[in-house]
Amino acid sequence: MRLGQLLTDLDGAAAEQTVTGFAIDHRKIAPGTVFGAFQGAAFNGEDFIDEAIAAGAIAIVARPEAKVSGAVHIADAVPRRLFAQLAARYFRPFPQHIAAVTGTNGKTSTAELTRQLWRMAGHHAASIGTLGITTASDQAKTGLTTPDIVTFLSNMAGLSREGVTHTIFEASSHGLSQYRSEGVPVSVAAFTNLSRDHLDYHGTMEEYFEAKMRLFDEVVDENGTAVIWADDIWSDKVIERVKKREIRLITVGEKGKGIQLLSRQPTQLGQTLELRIQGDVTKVKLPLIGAYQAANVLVAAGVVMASGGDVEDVLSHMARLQPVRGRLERAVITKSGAPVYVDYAHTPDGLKAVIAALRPHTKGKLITVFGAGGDRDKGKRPEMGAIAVADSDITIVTDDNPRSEDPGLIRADIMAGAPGAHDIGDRRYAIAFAIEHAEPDDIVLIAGKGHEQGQIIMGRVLPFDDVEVARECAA
Ligand SMILES: CC(=O)N[C@H]1[C@@H](OP(=O)(O)OP(=O)(O)OC[C@H]2O[C@@H](n3ccc(=O)[nH]c3=O)[C@H](O)[C@@H]2O)O[C@H](CO)[C@@H](O)[C@@H]1O[C@H](C)C(=O)N[C@@H](C)C(=O)N[C@H](CCC(=O)O)C(=O)O
Ligand SMILES: Nc1ncnc2c1ncn2[C@@H]1O[C@H](COP(=O)(O)OP(=O)(O)OP(=O)(O)O)[C@@H](O)[C@H]1O
Ligand SMILES: N[C@H](CCC[C@H](N)C(=O)O)C(=O)O
Ligand SMILES: [Mg+2]
Repeated sequence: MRLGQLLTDLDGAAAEQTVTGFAIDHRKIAPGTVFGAFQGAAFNGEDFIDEAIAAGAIAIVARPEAKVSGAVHIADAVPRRLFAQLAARYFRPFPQHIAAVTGTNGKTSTAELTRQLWRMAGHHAASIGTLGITTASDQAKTGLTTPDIVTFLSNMAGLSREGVTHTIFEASSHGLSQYRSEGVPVSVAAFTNLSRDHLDYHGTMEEYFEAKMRLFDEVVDENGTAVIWADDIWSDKVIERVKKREIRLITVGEKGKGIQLLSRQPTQLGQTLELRIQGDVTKVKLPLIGAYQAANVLVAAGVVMASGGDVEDVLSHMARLQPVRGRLERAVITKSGAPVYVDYAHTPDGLKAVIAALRPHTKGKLITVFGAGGDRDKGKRPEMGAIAVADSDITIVTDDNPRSEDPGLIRADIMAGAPGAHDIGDRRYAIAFAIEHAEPDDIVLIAGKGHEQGQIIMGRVLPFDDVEVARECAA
């Protein structure tokens, strides 16, 4: 592709240059690259423009006030957005059906469940999110929930070349506010819920909400569909926004009009859902426990229906869904007979929801092990502590990715809201303690890390897998 094909108002020799790629990191530039120089949280990308040009960048997408000499300056007040639009023209084609899911909790689960439902319907499907880039045969890590724009677009195009026709991605609030997932045609946008998280980055709940709303205001296509979980306290506000944009709307949940949840009956290994869809009432036996897993399944079903899925098929496929890695995953049963669950709950709302999901299955005591990440929202710590001690019988506060912070101080922030909890920093000892104290009718919950494979301490990642450690401690 010539630069003149990307920028139609360009002429002369500059227009004839061949574009060989796009980069947002100056260390990834080869001759012919278009470089996006953005102001970030840690660096100002504009500081690397000269080095980028020296390395062969032929055009720089940056603010009008940035200094560019020796390459074409593609100026825009919102350079991340323009960069995404240009890069999308370079990387396409993309899968025909692209959906996005946002919300504080449930994005990964909903994305995975959607991928499974599409696959059961015979489609070549993929998901992009916290677990990485997942297809039926492969999983590749990206390190972020919403990868950077170049990784995002190049992988979308790569999936399309592999024959993937249906893709769902997780739109995190960071990703949305940094235009990390733009440029692809998004035909379905879904919302799960909103509760406290990432206030270190967004400041207030209102700003956090606004960041998420970009998905519905700008990212989803004009003739696309919004699938909204109707029972969250923020749902009505989201629905209002969707109506203003006049895109198609499917609501799901007890208040849902597209898929209405009439009742939910827990069974030993799952739950029976009674649903009303298009006027018909049906029962579905779901092989997953907990109200929130049912919620995520219904949002996933809404996404599949919005992308043309057959209702009867969706309903029958629901009964064959597999659990999502690290989400209410049963790791082991202790020698005394107590099941040990690993879950990725890392927000106050998530912790409350996972304990509520396990409570109906607990005849004895519920023992909760959890912590909170360093260099992330501090306000959630005492809130999580308070929920854990109020809703479980034994609480153990431990470390979860302290990053650059003093782990003892993070635990002290949690303990301030958790009187009576045990404070055991070493996560392995904390898990061992919980398993040792579990009696036959008890349940152990290890929350916060889910699928994660490491403990991040001062820039180093020490191997750590909650499921594996639980199995070792129970052996
Ligand atoms: C706060 C945040 O979101 N940071 C992400 C963001 O950084 P940024 O745009 O602020 O970039 P920066 O590091 O300040 O650098 C500015 C620019 O200079 C460039 N640069 C920088 C250094 C250099 O030597 N050369 C160079 O060209 C950078 O590529 C960047 O374009 O963009 C970077 C590149 O895409 C990400 O690596 C980085 O993720 C950091 C590591 C991170 O921890 N992010 C977390 C908080 C995150 O994004 N989480 C969300 C939400 C998770 C959830 O679902 O709850 C996620 O989507 O994963
Ligand atoms: N619909 C829901 N409502 C409340 N809590 C939920 C819901 N779905 C999941 N959770 C809780 O949140 C945890 C994380 O779920 P999941 O990974 O699906 O969310 P996520 O939005 O992708 O999270 P992240 O923002 O870290 O990517 C689960 O392990 C569970 O404890
Ligand atoms: N165990 C994790 C969960 C974090 C979830 C992640 N999505 C984020 O907040 O960035 C931690 O706090 O490190
Ligand atoms: Mg996720």
